[in-house]
Amino acid sequence: MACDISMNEPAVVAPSYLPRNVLDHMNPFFFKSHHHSHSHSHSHSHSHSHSCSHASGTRYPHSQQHPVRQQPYAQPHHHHQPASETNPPHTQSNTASPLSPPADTPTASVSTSDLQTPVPQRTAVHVLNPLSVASYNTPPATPPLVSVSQLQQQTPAASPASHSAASAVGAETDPVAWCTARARIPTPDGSEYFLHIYENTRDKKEHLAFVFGDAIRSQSLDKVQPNETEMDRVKRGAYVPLARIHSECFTGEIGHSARCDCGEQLDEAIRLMKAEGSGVVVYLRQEGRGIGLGEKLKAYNLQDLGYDTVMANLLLNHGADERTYEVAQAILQDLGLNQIRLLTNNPDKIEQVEKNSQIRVVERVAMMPKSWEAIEQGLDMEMDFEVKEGAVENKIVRGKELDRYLKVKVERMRHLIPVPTSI
Ligand SMILES: Nc1nc2c(ncn2[C@@H]2O[C@H](COP(=O)(O)OP(=O)(O)OP(=O)(O)O)[C@@H](O)[C@H]2O)c(=O)[nH]1
Repeated sequence: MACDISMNEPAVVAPSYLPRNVLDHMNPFFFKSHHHSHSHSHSHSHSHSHSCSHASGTRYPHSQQHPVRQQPYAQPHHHHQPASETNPPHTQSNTASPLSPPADTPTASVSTSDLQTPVPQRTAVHVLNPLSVASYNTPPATPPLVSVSQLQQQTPAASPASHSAASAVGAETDPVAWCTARARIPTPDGSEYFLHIYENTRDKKEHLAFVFGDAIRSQSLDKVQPNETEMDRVKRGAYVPLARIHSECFTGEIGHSARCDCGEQLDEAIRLMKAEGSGVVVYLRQEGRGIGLGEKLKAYNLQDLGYDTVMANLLLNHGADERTYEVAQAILQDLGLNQIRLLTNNPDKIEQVEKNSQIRVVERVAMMPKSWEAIEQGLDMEMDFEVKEGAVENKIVRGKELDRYLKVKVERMRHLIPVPTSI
């Protein structure tokens, strides 16, 4: 991927009718493979007002299309296995065929009891215009399902992929279905729905689902496939939501403290999710990295004596970081989010969120401190630094105390923030 710095480049503004998942993917790392993203380091850095050109030649200014630099999840510890290693489909070569089920589905992860849950024969479909009800309630006619053995007899030349997919599950077992593409269908009354194409292990028909609204998502469609690129995902309409797991910081968020960038981070996460039109901030009441506000104030006093944030906690007989992430896992799972793009610089947070759960951090989205971003870009914070549209309170923190706090995070807590050489 080649990037150039052309400040006067005319902005490519995404048409407003594009669904969110497409807007999401119109970012500078458009063609990045998800598999690849797990093995990169985090050194990539651009100005938010630059534009990048990609393999397609299409240019997407960062500030217009995706207001955050996205950095691959750098693997800090050789003993830790990222999602790509613990989850075999990430590491396998891409053998998926359009006719075969997703690599890790369906038999292993879908319980037969789930599939046996009775489903109403016909669900009422709510649409605003009664004229269109008829067509929505009358899906394309499909012949009765045939058994796999019948199917194989009828189609001896069926592809090996479909044959093995069918025989792997077998005619007698419950069928499993997976979505291969989702697309927005506008209708004459101005409403729209999302048409989903399904393949399955029982027959070779392309069955359909008419899905109304954004709330219902296909798990198989959104699941990251081995070696796929962002473009592959755009084409089939897949999406991975942006998430931030934020720890409470009264001083930084309410108290205007310049000791940390917690308030700035919360505002930036909210801004990005507003810009993207989707996302979730899980706000954990783990003040002071879990030690509480009172103890954090004592830690501040020790920091004023010269101890860093880690040492100050230890001197107070606390752990350097006492936070846990099981509740965040439970909240994410309640929200139906098993795959997320996590806004964080903290590799420990990624490990904790994935630990003993189905949640996978598909991508780490970096949070660059604004003051360091300005330094890296050679900008004067007062004069040149652009406060991005949609910022909650324009909170930008800077100063020597913040620099020291951030450096300790990098040097002692493995945070993945590029430190400007001048700091
Ligand atoms: N004990 C202690 N906690 C602090 C201090 N400054 C901020 N915090 C707390 O640190 C927590 C935020 O953690 P950070 O290390 O800044 O960031 P992180 O959440 O680990 O990582 P990111 O996802 O990259 O933001 C909040 O709970 C703050 O209240 C401090 O000086 N001492």
